Amino acid sequence: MENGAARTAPAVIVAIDGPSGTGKSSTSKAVAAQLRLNYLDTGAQYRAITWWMVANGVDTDDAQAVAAAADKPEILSGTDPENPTITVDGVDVAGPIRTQEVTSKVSAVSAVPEIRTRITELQRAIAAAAVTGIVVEGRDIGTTVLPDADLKIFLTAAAEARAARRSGELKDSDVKATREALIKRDAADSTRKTSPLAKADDAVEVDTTDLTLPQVIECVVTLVEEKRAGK
Ligand SMILES: Nc1ncnc2c1ncn2[C@@H]1O[C@H](COP(=O)(O)OP(=O)(O)OP(=O)(O)O)[C@@H](O)[C@H]1O
Ligand SMILES: Nc1ccn([C@@H]2O[C@H](COP(=O)(O)O)[C@@H](O)[C@H]2O)c(=O)n1
Repeated sequence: MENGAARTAPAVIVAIDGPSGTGKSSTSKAVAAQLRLNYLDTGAQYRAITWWMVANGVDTDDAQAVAAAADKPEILSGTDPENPTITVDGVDVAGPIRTQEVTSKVSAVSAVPEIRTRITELQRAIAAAAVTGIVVEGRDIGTTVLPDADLKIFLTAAAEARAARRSGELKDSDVKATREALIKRDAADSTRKTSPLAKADDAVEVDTTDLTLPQVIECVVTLVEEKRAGK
């Protein structure tokens, strides 16, 4: 090595996509923390812009009105996997973006092309600035946002397993209603014209139905390490 310079691992970009409740956030955060990478929750960005639309009286079913407002809010994502943050115009919205109201409206807002253009630009800038690398999770990361990612993972799980996981998180929710809501959101996200939820051709599919979260994390860490080792 010249001039005694320390050898550092090259930045690695990992894209993790999949339907709702497959374990993208839990897995991505843990993998990023373990490998000392940054972490970006792109669903939180779409939720944040949806929250702003609702807070500012924009009809989220009116695509033209949503498009006209797409550039207005300033959305900032903190990418420390131990403490991911999301603010809109300086306001911490980590809690408000998880309400039922935002969850029920986010698919309509995220289907608007002007919204996707805006948020995709933010995502690419964040990934480009990640010196050691980043795990980016969402729906279209491997297909559209970062098509040159070093590793692409597509997580899946049976709807029953996903609903049971989510019902465990939500007070007063029954599994059947949760399952129906998940399926409805996935259908909307998969059938929109612009950048739908889809597995990239070169993504590794991991079915998490019968795996514990630690098993999924271990599987993805191994895939990243193999990729780094050039296997
Ligand atoms: N393999 C697993 N086994 C059991 N529970 C899991 C597993 N993976 C994730 N979970 C749990 O399922 C719930 C949903 O996980 P998570 O939020 O990571 O999914 P997601 O794919 O990011 O969902 P969304 O796209 O809706 O944000 C969480 O409570 C998480 O702890
Ligand atoms: N790359 C992405 C990520 C998310 N979305 C939209 O946001 C919604 C919320 O995502 P969560 O991961 O927080 O559940 C999701 O249902 C999509 O409508 C997206 O379009 N692209």
